[in-house]
Amino acid sequence: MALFHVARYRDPEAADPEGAEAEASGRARALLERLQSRARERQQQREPAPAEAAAQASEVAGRRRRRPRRRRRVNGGAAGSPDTRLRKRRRAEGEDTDASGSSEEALKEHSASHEAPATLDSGVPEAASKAPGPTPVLGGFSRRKAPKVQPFLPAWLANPSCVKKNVTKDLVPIEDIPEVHPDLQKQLRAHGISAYFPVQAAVIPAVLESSASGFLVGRGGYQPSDLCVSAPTGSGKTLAFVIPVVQALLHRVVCHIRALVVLPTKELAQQVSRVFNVYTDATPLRVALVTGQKPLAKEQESLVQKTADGYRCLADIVVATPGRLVDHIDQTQGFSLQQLRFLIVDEADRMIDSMHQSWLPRVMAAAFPCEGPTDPATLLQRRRAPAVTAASTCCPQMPLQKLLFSATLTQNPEKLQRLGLYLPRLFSTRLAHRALEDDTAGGDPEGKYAFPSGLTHHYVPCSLNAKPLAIIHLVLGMSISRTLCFTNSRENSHRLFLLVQAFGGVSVAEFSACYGPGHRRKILKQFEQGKIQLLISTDATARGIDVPGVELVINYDAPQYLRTYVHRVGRTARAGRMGRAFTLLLKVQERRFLRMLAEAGAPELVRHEVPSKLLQPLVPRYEEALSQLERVVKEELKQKAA
Ligand SMILES: Nc1ncnc2c1ncn2[C@@H]1O[C@H](COP(=O)(O)OP(=O)(O)OP(=O)(O)O)[C@@H](O)[C@H]1O
Repeated sequence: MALFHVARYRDPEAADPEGAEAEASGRARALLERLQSRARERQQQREPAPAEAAAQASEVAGRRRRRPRRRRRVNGGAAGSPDTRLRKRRRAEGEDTDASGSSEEALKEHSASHEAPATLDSGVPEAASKAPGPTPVLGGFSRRKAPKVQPFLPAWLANPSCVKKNVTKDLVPIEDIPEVHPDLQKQLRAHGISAYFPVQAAVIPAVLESSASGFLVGRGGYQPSDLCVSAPTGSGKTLAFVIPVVQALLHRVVCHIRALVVLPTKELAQQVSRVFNVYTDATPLRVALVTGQKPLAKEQESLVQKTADGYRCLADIVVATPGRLVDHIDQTQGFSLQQLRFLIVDEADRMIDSMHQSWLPRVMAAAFPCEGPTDPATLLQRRRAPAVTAASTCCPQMPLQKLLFSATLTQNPEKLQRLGLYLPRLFSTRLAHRALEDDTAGGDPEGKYAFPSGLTHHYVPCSLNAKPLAIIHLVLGMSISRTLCFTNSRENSHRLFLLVQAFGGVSVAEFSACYGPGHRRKILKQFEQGKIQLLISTDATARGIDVPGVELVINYDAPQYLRTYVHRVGRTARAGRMGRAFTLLLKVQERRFLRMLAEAGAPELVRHEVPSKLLQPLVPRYEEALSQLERVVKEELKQKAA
């Protein structure tokens, strides 16, 4: 062992170790006392603590002071052992040499960085002996703002194509996009549209460009980029895909399913298929709705027809909900997606969340059934985005392009990855890279999601008991023709509906998944026609539903997530109109909810007090309604039990 002895520490006191040690430990003690008294002075100067706090601080300091001793014993063995003596000597030397310079600096560092003096008390001797630079001290975390972790986004997400978001100012006249077919332009004008909204002006040419060199073949024989579009609610995303898809398919010769639109709810699918019907009306193109609203056999009749030599396709465009779509892939003879050119995923973030239904792998498997080597005699290749080689470009490609749309498109690359996007391109109303820069600079970044500019946000602080009365007061007071009110559960919707109905004075209906599709369709129609003044709904109507006359949205139950808030309030202030959103907040919810919206960069919410003296006159009628509600609920429970 002696051979490998390395003298790491010089021992100048080797001649008289005992005397030197005593001297050094004396110096250390003196230094410790000096530093502690300085720290105490500083603490007193900064904040004269009350007696109780001082007692607590000294207790904590005592505990901390005791800790190193314990550690020493654990690590160092007996106090008088040679090891212990050596350690003491080393410490004494370090303190001695640092006493005049670096320990002072370390102390300054501490006070400059506002660290807790109690920590200083206990940590100084060791800290002072070590470094001339800033000393790491535990504690005081609450005072320092933790730096925000910024996600590292892939280039396509970090640098989106910017889309303007003001649908009243940034309009683009129809004639400014000559790529759109004259017949479609005529149809647009016939439906009162004289200019494109910004998202349409950006996305329509991009989709048309990818289908310009022949509607089946990607430019240069390559697969076109998949497109992701993130734009506020009511900004016209539906027409942004309807117009280019209809135009791309206009000159098809044989009927095959070439466009598939997948949406989360039946109502939404119905709404989108209506828009397709408008723009395919004067064309040979056919649209099929596949949502389960009709029996499977009826839907099959609209999709395929049996012929002498197989099956004939009857639809060019299929608008579907994922569950029913998979049913047809599994059960409908002749239902083929092999000619699919466009896969449109509306409300894409919600559809990504529903990927557990594995609808996308089923669609992709149906669209690309044979993945083996392609037959050179085949006219069109049908392969999943192969590596581009000279050979692969010889044969024209029949690509499948994915188009994703949402007002709250996720920025999470992992989630988007699940969609298997090919060279994706993002169109967004918010500049991701700028927002990140602003964020780090501590400025006012653009929000996580964009809201319609005509929307004002309010909140009503109220108690749990006063919530129904507050709703009645708001609805009666504002006398608005169409108000949409959201709750967090079917039961809440139902009870609130019964209560408001029993109170009277307003035509009210409820909308939830409890009812069949026929009843829900009827309710929505009556609401559109203005026959229903207040529609109480679960989140079943929160996404995508477009009822132009909705002026007011009330969140009876505050939404838990920002995304839910964005979609709920987005049922008003659509297409450049004005609208108001009110959220009833209990005291316990207020802070968290307001912080959630502020962190997301949402516009500031206006506080709207409902003084109890305004509610007082409603109380007698309200109490009557409550007892009526009680009777009805009991009756319903009895019926359920029977
Ligand atoms: N260029 C336009 N000019 C006038 N109105 C338009 C135009 N484009 C769309 N609209 C109307 O704007 C309304 C909202 O459009 P759409 O439903 O497509 O919005 P969205 O962006 O899909 O909203 P959400 O995110 O809530 O689904 C519709 O009533 C539609 O008819």
